[in-house]
Amino acid sequence: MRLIDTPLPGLALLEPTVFHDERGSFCESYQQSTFDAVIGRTVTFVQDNQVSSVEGVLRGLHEQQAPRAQGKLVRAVQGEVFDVAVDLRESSPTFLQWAGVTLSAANRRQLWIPEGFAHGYLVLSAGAEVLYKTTDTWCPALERTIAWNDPRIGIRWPLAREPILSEKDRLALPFDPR
Ligand SMILES: Cc1cn([C@H]2C[C@H](O)[C@@H](COP(=O)(O)OP(=O)(O)O[C@H]3O[C@@H](C)C(=O)[C@@H](O)[C@H]3O)O2)c(=O)[nH]c1=O
Repeated sequence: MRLIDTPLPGLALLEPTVFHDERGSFCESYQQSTFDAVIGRTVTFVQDNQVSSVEGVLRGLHEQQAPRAQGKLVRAVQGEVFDVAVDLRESSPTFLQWAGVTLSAANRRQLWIPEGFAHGYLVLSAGAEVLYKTTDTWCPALERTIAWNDPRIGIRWPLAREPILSEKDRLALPFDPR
């Protein structure tokens, strides 16, 4: 497992070791002690989500707030997505900055998004299957949705056309720190 740093402290891109042979390939997509050692802290995941989307779907930006903040370990097992994390930690030197990475079935990369970040992704391929682990279970009452196109955050989404959004995401307002 290789760690690729990102410009946002705590946000980490991970690349598992893949073994190829005549049958195909094998990798440990998650191994607790390796993961903890690579990111430098102990993390307990309690939920796995599997999400299918068609091309052009944009989900986010979503954050589950304290005291039920969620860390997320995100990967694509089919297709390709542009995955984005936004730093919402008010004391952070990179507060409101964003980072975007390509996660795909082909590159097998995973994005570790710690608690305190908003998350979203855009499907770039004909369809995509995204899996992610979370450190807390879903709590809709603590979910914060931020407009994907908030000008203050300024995410440069690689959009070919208007994205396909849920109603919740279409109605989302820009970030308000209050
Ligand atoms: C997030 C979630 C949703 N649901 C249900 C609620 C709803 O009926 C259906 C779809 O929910 P949503 O529209 O919120 O799904 P989606 O827009 O894909 O929400 C997700 O977006 C990405 C970007 C994240 O980071 C996630 O944390 C999550 O917020 O699934 C669960 O049962 N458990 C969950 O953990």
